[in-house]
Amino acid sequence: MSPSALPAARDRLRVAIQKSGRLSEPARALLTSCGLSWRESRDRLFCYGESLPVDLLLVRDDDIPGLIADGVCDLGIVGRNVLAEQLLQRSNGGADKYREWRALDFGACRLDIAVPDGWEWDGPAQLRGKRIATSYPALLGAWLREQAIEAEVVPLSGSVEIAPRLGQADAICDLVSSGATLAANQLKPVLTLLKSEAVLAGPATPFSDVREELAALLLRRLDGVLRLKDSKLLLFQAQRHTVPALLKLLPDAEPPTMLQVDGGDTLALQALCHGAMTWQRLEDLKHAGARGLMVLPVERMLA
Ligand SMILES: Nc1ncnc2c1ncn2[C@@H]1O[C@H](COP(=O)(O)OP(=O)(O)OP(=O)(O)O)[C@@H](O)[C@H]1O
Ligand SMILES: O=P(O)(O)OC[C@H]1O[C@H](OP(=O)(O)OP(=O)(O)O)[C@H](O)[C@@H]1O
Ligand SMILES: [Mg+2]
Repeated sequence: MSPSALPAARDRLRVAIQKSGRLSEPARALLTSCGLSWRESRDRLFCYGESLPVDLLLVRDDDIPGLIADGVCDLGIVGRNVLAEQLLQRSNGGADKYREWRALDFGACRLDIAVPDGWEWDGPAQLRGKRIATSYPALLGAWLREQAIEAEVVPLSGSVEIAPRLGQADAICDLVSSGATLAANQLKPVLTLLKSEAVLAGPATPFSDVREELAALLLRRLDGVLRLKDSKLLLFQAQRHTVPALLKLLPDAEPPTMLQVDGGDTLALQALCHGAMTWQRLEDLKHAGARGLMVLPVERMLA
């Protein structure tokens, strides 16, 4: 590689997120909960990082993998569906330039094959010789090859679900979340090619400057935030002999801290629980001997 082809060293990290769409608000909120703030510039394309040297680039989601591949930005928040499709489109035998760094637990959807309601589905072989409309031609093409099914891929950039009704295709391969769009078009999902959610994408190789430390800091904070999602601190007291049964009711809890109360048989327990702490669970714990149950929100955690 000639020196001029090396990505320029930078002392700030650039993170691309969707400008407007399904992922833009949750992506911003997630980065904010990692302690990032920017000089506000909602309508423009660039937000200057104030609390840390981490800037935001607001773009179309489809552009994010390419911006990372070209070194224009360092990290990006994008659907796994977009990342995987473009990884396949870009792969030409060489090493991938970017990869998924973290799954972010929002923007869940599936890339499904769907067929007309009237079809009696009896397996993938039924797609042989059929026309399948999709905005994910690389993912669909790779799956068809894997299955050794010859079918025609009809690439469309949107409104894929209407293609069978218009006679453009026999089946489709598109994103599904509630399934309402499929139902409205008399289609039914029969296969899932990819389970998707928003992901943090970053380069496949480490940065060679201060961005490496900035990215590591961001990842540590992100992991702390993701780990605490839905987590609560549970406080209660219990008699020592009831503790094993109580812990069985808390399979999602970290090993609890236990303190003896008044030198007697009563223990005060505190446990970080990662699942939802519903009223039903509290009632079950009470029934098993827990007293003075309290559920507290956890804002930050640094392991
Ligand atoms: N029901 C859904 N349909 C489509 N995408 C969904 C759904 N639920 C979650 N997503 C995720 O949200 C991402 C962004 O969806 P959106 O519809 O905002 O994209 P877009 O129209 O391509 O936006 P842009 O204008 O940035 O190109 C998808 O790539 C996918 O990962
Ligand atoms: O299973 P559902 O909850 O119905 O969601 C699935 C639909 O949502 C997306 O379209 P979107 O609404 O983003 O429209 P567009 O892709 O045509 O912009 C996707 O392309 C599907 O059409
Ligand atoms: Mg898009």
